[in-house]
Amino acid sequence: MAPPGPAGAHPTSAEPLSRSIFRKFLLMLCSLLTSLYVFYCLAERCQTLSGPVVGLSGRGEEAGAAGRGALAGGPREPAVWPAPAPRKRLLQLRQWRRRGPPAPRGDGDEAAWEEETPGLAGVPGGSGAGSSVAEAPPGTLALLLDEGSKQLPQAIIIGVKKGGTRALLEFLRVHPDVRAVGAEPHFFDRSYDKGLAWYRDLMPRTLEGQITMEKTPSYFVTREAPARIAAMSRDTKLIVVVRDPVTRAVSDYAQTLSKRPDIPSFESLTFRNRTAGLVDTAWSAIHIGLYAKHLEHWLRHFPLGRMLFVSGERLVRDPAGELRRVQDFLGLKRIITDKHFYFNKTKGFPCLKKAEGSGRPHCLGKTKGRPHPDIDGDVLRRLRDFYRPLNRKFYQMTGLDFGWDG
Ligand SMILES: Nc1ncnc2c1ncn2[C@@H]1O[C@H](COP(=O)(O)OS(=O)(=O)O)[C@@H](OP(=O)(O)O)[C@H]1O
Repeated sequence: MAPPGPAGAHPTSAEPLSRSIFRKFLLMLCSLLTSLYVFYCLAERCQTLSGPVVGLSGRGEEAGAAGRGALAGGPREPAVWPAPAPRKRLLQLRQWRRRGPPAPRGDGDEAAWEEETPGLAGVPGGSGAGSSVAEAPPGTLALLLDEGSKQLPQAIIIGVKKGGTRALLEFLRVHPDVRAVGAEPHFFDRSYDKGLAWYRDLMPRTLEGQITMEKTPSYFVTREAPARIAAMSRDTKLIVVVRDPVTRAVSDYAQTLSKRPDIPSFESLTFRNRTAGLVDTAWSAIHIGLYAKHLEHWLRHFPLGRMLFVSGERLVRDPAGELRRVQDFLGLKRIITDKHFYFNKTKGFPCLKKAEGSGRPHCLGKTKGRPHPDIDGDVLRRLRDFYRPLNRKFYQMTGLDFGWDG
């Protein structure tokens, strides 16, 4: 009898049987691989294959995309961007799906900020980072999981108004271990009577190791805020973005002017008596800049080590440098570096090469970095003279020279 040849070369009667076994084997192998893939997705590790997205409204997609694209005009070839950590993506998905309790509206500018980033409107938890459904990661089964929990913030950006607080929060959100509520909660100044459970409910869900944050710049000048935050936790980390109080006052005035063009001139609001050179410290635009005075209240409830002072000027000049300090203060790995920023000439400010959750270049909206009105040079000089001793005191208290007085 001739020896059997190589498979296929000499067909035998047993061949149909082995073919069917082979087919069954292939089928089993496919099922096994599919099951493995499903488990892999459940573990939130599948990032590369696309899958259907269930229960997500198309609104967020378009709005988020539009909101992010508006002022961007980013670099042609943004540098490689690290993908958000899988667990963070899971939280994002969950946020897209679920409507949390509506966060109170912020002050005028922040409300406008929400309008400029319409993604926020449909984003529960106020993420508002322009997250797009089209970019939602796959692993749909993960949507069914219900992980993470809402925590009271461990760190709060407490001020100052017009200091650059939005820029700092938006930059920080790029960090996979930072979860922040997008809108300003105004809990410790306006809604304290609603209770801590209400406040916690505004927060996004976090997993272990992630920091919950919020920003409400008016806290810094709210007399009750230090005691209230200390009552929540004396371990709360407090971040204050400060800016030259004169420029800050003009910025504050520019914001009001943009909403009420009929307000009196900056010059007339600045002085109680211009001839006598009496500055009106009751005018909020001036009052907020009395940093040393406000800081005294905070130091009655928190040690200086619990506070970090960020230079609003350096945040524009060297965002990565300031973000390094902030990440260190928060005990975070230094993930946000200069690779994350580019300078947008049209905007005149640093912008993100890829915003959190969207993957697109992102500049802040038009209410951030708006043109300032021309102010009489003499008034500005007198205001500088007024603030100089207070600034010096602030430098002494913080041990930092912000260089506002030349
Ligand atoms: N990257 C980037 N892009 C745009 N704007 C930036 C940025 N970094 C800091 N700033 C400055 O932020 C100022 C607004 O500060 P806030 O976000 O704290 O304002 S608010 O209190 O929340 O209304 C805003 O003030 P104005 O320039 O006076 O509009 C900016 O100067």
